[in-house]
Amino acid sequence: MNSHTAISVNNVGVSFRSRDGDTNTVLQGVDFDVEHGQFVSIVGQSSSGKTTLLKTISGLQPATAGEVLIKGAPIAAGVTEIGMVFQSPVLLPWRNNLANVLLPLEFRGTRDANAKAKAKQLLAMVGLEGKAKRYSYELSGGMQQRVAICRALVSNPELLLMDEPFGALDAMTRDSMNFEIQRIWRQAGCSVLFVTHSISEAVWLGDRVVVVGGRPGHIVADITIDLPRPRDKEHRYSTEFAGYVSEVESHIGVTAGIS
Ligand SMILES: Nc1ncnc2c1ncn2[C@@H]1O[C@H](COP(=O)(O)OP(=O)(O)OP(=O)(O)O)[C@@H](O)[C@H]1O
Repeated sequence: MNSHTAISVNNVGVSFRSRDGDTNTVLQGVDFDVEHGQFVSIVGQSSSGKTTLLKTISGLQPATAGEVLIKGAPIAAGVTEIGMVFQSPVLLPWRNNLANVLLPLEFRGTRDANAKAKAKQLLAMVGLEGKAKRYSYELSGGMQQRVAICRALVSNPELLLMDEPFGALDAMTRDSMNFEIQRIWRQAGCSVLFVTHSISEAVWLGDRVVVVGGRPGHIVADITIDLPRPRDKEHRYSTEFAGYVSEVESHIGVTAGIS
Protein backbone atom coordinates (compact mmCIF):
# COMPACT_ATOMS: atom_id res chain seq x y z
CA MET A 1 0.00 0.00 0.00
CA ASN A 2 1.18 3.57 -0.77
CA SER A 3 -0.32 7.05 -0.27
CA HIS A 4 -2.30 6.74 -3.55
CA THR A 5 -3.98 3.48 -2.52
CA ALA A 6 -7.76 3.89 -2.21
CA ILE A 7 -8.52 0.32 -1.31
CA SER A 8 -6.51 -2.72 -0.29
CA VAL A 9 -7.97 -6.20 -0.50
CA ASN A 10 -5.54 -8.25 1.59
CA ASN A 11 -5.61 -12.02 1.24
CA VAL A 12 -9.40 -12.11 1.52
CA GLY A 13 -11.34 -15.35 1.81
CA VAL A 14 -15.10 -15.90 2.06
CA SER A 15 -16.75 -19.18 3.07
CA PHE A 16 -20.41 -20.03 3.49
CA ARG A 17 -21.69 -22.75 5.77
CA SER A 18 -24.77 -24.65 4.61
CA ARG A 19 -27.59 -25.81 6.92
CA ASP A 20 -26.14 -29.33 6.96
CA GLY A 21 -22.76 -28.03 8.10
CA ASP A 22 -20.85 -28.16 4.78
CA THR A 23 -18.44 -25.30 4.11
CA ASN A 24 -18.34 -23.73 0.65
CA THR A 25 -15.24 -21.59 0.19
CA VAL A 26 -16.13 -19.14 -2.58
CA LEU A 27 -13.09 -16.85 -2.42
CA GLN A 28 -9.59 -17.56 -1.16
CA GLY A 29 -6.40 -15.48 -1.10
CA VAL A 30 -7.86 -12.53 -3.01
CA ASP A 31 -5.23 -9.84 -2.97
CA PHE A 32 -5.15 -6.57 -4.89
CA ASP A 33 -4.98 -2.78 -4.44
CA VAL A 34 -6.88 -0.04 -6.26
CA GLU A 35 -5.21 3.33 -6.68
CA HIS A 36 -7.17 6.50 -6.02
CA GLY A 37 -9.16 7.44 -9.14
CA GLN A 38 -8.58 4.13 -10.93
CA PHE A 39 -11.31 2.33 -12.90
CA VAL A 40 -10.95 -1.42 -12.38
CA SER A 41 -13.16 -3.87 -14.28
CA ILE A 42 -13.82 -7.32 -12.80
CA VAL A 43 -14.76 -10.27 -15.01
CA GLY A 44 -15.01 -14.02 -14.52
CA GLN A 45 -17.18 -17.03 -15.20
CA SER A 46 -20.62 -17.18 -13.63
CA SER A 47 -20.45 -18.16 -9.93
CA SER A 48 -16.74 -17.33 -9.70
CA GLY A 49 -17.45 -15.00 -6.76
CA LYS A 50 -17.50 -11.51 -8.33
CA THR A 51 -20.63 -10.32 -6.49
CA THR A 52 -19.38 -11.88 -3.26
CA LEU A 53 -16.15 -9.92 -3.70
CA LEU A 54 -18.00 -6.60 -4.17
CA LYS A 55 -20.24 -7.34 -1.18
CA THR A 56 -17.19 -8.10 0.95
CA ILE A 57 -15.48 -4.88 -0.11
CA SER A 58 -18.66 -2.93 0.72
CA GLY A 59 -18.88 -4.53 4.16
CA LEU A 60 -22.23 -6.21 3.40
CA GLN A 61 -20.53 -9.62 3.50
CA PRO A 62 -17.95 -10.25 6.24
CA ALA A 63 -14.63 -11.73 5.09
CA THR A 64 -13.82 -15.04 6.78
CA ALA A 65 -10.11 -14.46 6.15
CA GLY A 66 -7.97 -11.42 5.42
CA GLU A 67 -9.15 -7.82 5.46
CA VAL A 68 -10.32 -4.93 3.30
CA LEU A 69 -8.91 -1.48 3.98
CA ILE A 70 -10.32 1.78 2.61
CA LYS A 71 -7.58 4.42 2.64
CA GLY A 72 -5.78 2.28 5.20
CA ALA A 73 -8.74 1.90 7.60
CA PRO A 74 -11.01 -1.12 8.08
CA ILE A 75 -14.24 -0.89 6.07
CA ALA A 76 -16.52 -0.72 9.10
CA ALA A 77 -15.08 2.70 9.86
CA GLY A 78 -15.33 3.95 6.30
CA VAL A 79 -18.63 2.66 5.06
CA THR A 80 -19.85 6.11 3.94
CA GLU A 81 -16.84 6.13 1.63
CA ILE A 82 -18.54 3.56 -0.61
CA GLY A 83 -21.39 3.94 -3.10
CA MET A 84 -23.07 0.95 -4.75
CA VAL A 85 -24.95 0.52 -8.02
CA PHE A 86 -26.67 -2.78 -8.85
CA GLN A 87 -28.07 -4.28 -12.05
CA SER A 88 -31.54 -3.05 -11.05
CA PRO A 89 -31.72 0.66 -10.11
CA VAL A 90 -34.13 -0.06 -7.18
CA LEU A 91 -35.63 3.43 -6.97
CA LEU A 92 -38.48 4.08 -4.55
CA PRO A 93 -41.55 4.69 -6.77
CA TRP A 94 -43.26 7.05 -4.29
CA ARG A 95 -40.27 9.42 -4.16
CA ASN A 96 -39.33 11.70 -7.04
CA ASN A 97 -35.86 11.45 -8.56
CA LEU A 98 -34.36 14.20 -6.41
CA ALA A 99 -35.73 12.54 -3.24
CA ASN A 100 -34.30 9.18 -4.37
CA VAL A 101 -30.85 10.73 -4.80
CA LEU A 102 -31.08 12.28 -1.31
CA LEU A 103 -32.06 9.00 0.35
CA PRO A 104 -28.58 7.83 1.55
CA LEU A 105 -28.00 11.19 3.27
CA GLU A 106 -31.35 10.87 5.07
CA PHE A 107 -30.56 7.29 6.15
CA ARG A 108 -27.21 8.38 7.54
CA GLY A 109 -28.57 11.57 9.08
CA THR A 110 -26.08 13.64 7.08
CA ARG A 111 -28.51 15.66 4.96
CA ASP A 112 -27.48 19.30 5.38
CA ALA A 113 -28.40 22.65 3.83
CA ASN A 114 -26.26 21.94 0.74
CA ALA A 115 -27.65 18.46 0.07
CA LYS A 116 -30.39 19.49 -2.34
CA ALA A 117 -28.03 21.59 -4.43
CA LYS A 118 -25.54 18.72 -4.54
CA ALA A 119 -28.24 16.24 -5.66
CA LYS A 120 -29.42 18.65 -8.36
CA GLN A 121 -25.86 19.15 -9.53
CA LEU A 122 -25.40 15.37 -9.85
CA LEU A 123 -28.65 15.01 -11.82
CA ALA A 124 -27.42 17.77 -14.14
CA MET A 125 -24.06 15.99 -14.50
CA VAL A 126 -25.82 12.85 -15.81
CA GLY A 127 -28.05 14.89 -18.14
CA LEU A 128 -31.24 14.74 -16.05
CA GLU A 129 -31.50 18.37 -14.92
CA GLY A 130 -35.12 18.61 -16.04
CA LYS A 131 -36.18 15.37 -14.34
CA ALA A 132 -35.62 16.14 -10.63
CA LYS A 133 -39.35 16.28 -9.86
CA ARG A 134 -40.24 13.31 -12.07
CA TYR A 135 -40.78 9.74 -10.80
CA SER A 136 -38.92 6.61 -11.83
CA TYR A 137 -41.87 5.22 -13.85
CA GLU A 138 -41.58 8.30 -16.08
CA LEU A 139 -37.97 7.46 -17.01
CA SER A 140 -36.33 4.98 -19.39
CA GLY A 141 -34.16 2.17 -17.97
CA GLY A 142 -30.97 4.06 -18.80
CA MET A 143 -32.28 7.23 -17.10
CA GLN A 144 -33.28 5.24 -13.99
CA GLN A 145 -29.78 3.79 -13.81
CA ARG A 146 -28.35 7.33 -14.01
CA VAL A 147 -30.49 8.33 -11.02
CA ALA A 148 -29.13 5.28 -9.15
CA ILE A 149 -25.59 6.42 -10.02
CA CYS A 150 -26.36 9.91 -8.62
CA ARG A 151 -27.72 8.29 -5.44
CA ALA A 152 -24.45 6.34 -5.08
CA LEU A 153 -22.36 9.50 -5.63
CA VAL A 154 -24.28 11.88 -3.36
CA SER A 155 -22.07 11.08 -0.35
CA ASN A 156 -18.88 11.83 -2.36
CA PRO A 157 -17.66 8.24 -1.99
CA GLU A 158 -14.02 7.34 -2.35
CA LEU A 159 -15.07 4.15 -4.10
CA LEU A 160 -17.99 3.33 -6.39
CA LEU A 161 -18.89 -0.37 -6.60
CA MET A 162 -20.92 -1.33 -9.67
CA ASP A 163 -22.33 -4.83 -10.10
CA GLU A 164 -23.36 -5.40 -13.74
CA PRO A 165 -24.99 -1.95 -13.77
CA PHE A 166 -25.85 -2.04 -17.47
CA GLY A 167 -26.69 -5.76 -17.72
CA ALA A 168 -30.44 -5.15 -17.96
CA LEU A 169 -30.24 -2.43 -20.63
CA ASP A 170 -30.71 -2.87 -24.37
CA ALA A 171 -27.52 -2.85 -26.47
CA MET A 172 -27.81 0.75 -27.70
CA THR A 173 -28.59 2.20 -24.26
CA ARG A 174 -25.77 0.15 -22.80
CA ASP A 175 -23.44 1.57 -25.40
CA SER A 176 -24.35 5.15 -24.54
CA MET A 177 -24.13 4.40 -20.80
CA ASN A 178 -20.57 3.20 -21.38
CA PHE A 179 -19.70 6.67 -22.65
CA GLU A 180 -21.69 8.28 -19.82
CA ILE A 181 -20.02 6.33 -17.03
CA GLN A 182 -16.58 7.17 -18.39
CA ARG A 183 -17.47 10.87 -18.28
CA ILE A 184 -19.20 10.64 -14.86
CA TRP A 185 -16.26 8.80 -13.31
CA ARG A 186 -13.77 11.36 -14.60
CA GLN A 187 -15.89 14.21 -13.22
CA ALA A 188 -16.60 12.53 -9.85
CA GLY A 189 -12.93 11.64 -9.35
CA CYS A 190 -13.62 8.47 -7.36
CA SER A 191 -12.23 4.95 -7.84
CA VAL A 192 -14.54 2.42 -9.49
CA LEU A 193 -14.81 -1.36 -9.23
CA PHE A 194 -17.03 -2.48 -12.10
CA VAL A 195 -18.29 -6.07 -12.46
CA THR A 196 -19.43 -7.03 -15.94
CA HIS A 197 -20.06 -10.11 -18.07
CA SER A 198 -18.97 -8.22 -21.17
CA ILE A 199 -15.25 -8.53 -21.86
CA SER A 200 -15.27 -5.70 -24.40
CA GLU A 201 -17.05 -3.39 -21.92
CA ALA A 202 -14.48 -4.35 -19.26
CA VAL A 203 -11.54 -3.57 -21.54
CA TRP A 204 -13.02 -0.39 -22.98
CA LEU A 205 -13.79 1.10 -19.55
CA GLY A 206 -10.97 -0.23 -17.41
CA ASP A 207 -7.53 1.03 -16.45
CA ARG A 208 -7.17 -2.60 -15.40
CA VAL A 209 -9.16 -5.78 -15.93
CA VAL A 210 -9.06 -8.17 -12.99
CA VAL A 211 -10.09 -11.75 -13.80
CA VAL A 212 -11.60 -13.86 -11.01
CA GLY A 213 -11.45 -17.62 -11.58
CA GLY A 214 -10.69 -21.03 -10.12
CA ARG A 215 -12.30 -22.90 -7.25
CA PRO A 216 -12.18 -21.31 -4.73
CA GLY A 217 -12.21 -18.04 -6.66
CA HIS A 218 -9.06 -15.94 -6.71
CA ILE A 219 -7.42 -13.46 -9.05
CA VAL A 220 -6.07 -15.30 -12.05
CA ALA A 221 -5.03 -12.21 -14.01
CA ASP A 222 -4.69 -8.46 -13.50
CA ILE A 223 -4.19 -6.80 -16.86
CA THR A 224 -3.29 -3.12 -17.31
CA ILE A 225 -5.21 -1.61 -20.23
CA ASP A 226 -2.87 0.87 -21.79
CA LEU A 227 -5.31 2.64 -24.14
CA PRO A 228 -5.49 6.46 -24.23
CA ARG A 229 -8.26 8.42 -22.46
CA PRO A 230 -10.86 9.61 -23.02
CA ARG A 231 -11.76 6.49 -24.98
CA ASP A 232 -14.01 6.79 -27.96
CA LYS A 233 -15.58 4.45 -30.47
CA GLU A 234 -12.49 4.10 -32.62
CA HIS A 235 -10.58 2.49 -29.75
CA ARG A 236 -12.99 -0.45 -29.94
CA TYR A 237 -11.83 -1.23 -33.45
CA SER A 238 -8.12 -0.95 -32.79
CA THR A 239 -5.70 -3.86 -32.92
CA GLU A 240 -4.61 -3.10 -29.35
CA PHE A 241 -8.20 -3.35 -28.12
CA ALA A 242 -8.72 -6.70 -29.86
CA GLY A 243 -5.46 -7.93 -28.32
CA TYR A 244 -6.62 -7.05 -24.79
CA VAL A 245 -10.02 -8.71 -25.34
CA SER A 246 -8.29 -11.86 -26.54
CA GLU A 247 -5.89 -11.81 -23.56
CA VAL A 248 -8.77 -11.48 -21.06
CA GLU A 249 -10.71 -14.26 -22.82
CA SER A 250 -7.74 -16.58 -22.55
CA HIS A 251 -7.59 -16.05 -18.77
CA ILE A 252 -11.32 -16.63 -18.34
CA GLY A 253 -11.03 -19.86 -20.29
CA VAL A 254 -13.54 -19.11 -23.04
CA THR A 255 -13.11 -18.63 -26.72
CA ALA A 256 -16.45 -16.97 -27.58
CA GLY A 257 -17.03 -14.45 -24.77
CA ILE A 258 -19.16 -15.03 -21.69
CA SER A 259 -22.38 -13.25 -22.53
N1 LIG B 1 -25.15 -15.89 1.04
C1 LIG B 1 -24.69 -16.99 0.43
N2 LIG B 1 -24.81 -18.20 1.00
C2 LIG B 1 -24.32 -19.31 0.41
N3 LIG B 1 -23.69 -19.30 -0.80
C3 LIG B 1 -23.55 -18.12 -1.41
C4 LIG B 1 -24.03 -16.90 -0.86
N4 LIG B 1 -23.72 -15.88 -1.71
C5 LIG B 1 -23.09 -16.45 -2.75
N5 LIG B 1 -22.99 -17.79 -2.58
C6 LIG B 1 -22.35 -18.72 -3.52
O1 LIG B 1 -21.11 -18.16 -3.91
C7 LIG B 1 -20.83 -18.51 -5.28
C8 LIG B 1 -20.42 -17.25 -6.01
O2 LIG B 1 -21.56 -16.40 -6.14
P1 LIG B 1 -21.44 -14.93 -6.75
O3 LIG B 1 -22.83 -14.39 -6.85
O4 LIG B 1 -20.46 -14.16 -5.96
O5 LIG B 1 -20.84 -15.24 -8.20
P2 LIG B 1 -20.74 -14.29 -9.46
O6 LIG B 1 -19.39 -14.49 -10.03
O7 LIG B 1 -21.14 -12.90 -9.11
O8 LIG B 1 -21.84 -14.95 -10.40
P3 LIG B 1 -22.67 -14.34 -11.63
O9 LIG B 1 -21.66 -13.96 -12.68
O10 LIG B 1 -23.51 -15.49 -12.10
O11 LIG B 1 -23.47 -13.18 -11.14
C9 LIG B 1 -22.07 -19.19 -5.82
O12 LIG B 1 -21.84 -20.58 -5.86
C10 LIG B 1 -23.14 -18.86 -4.82
O13 LIG B 1 -24.08 -19.87 -4.72
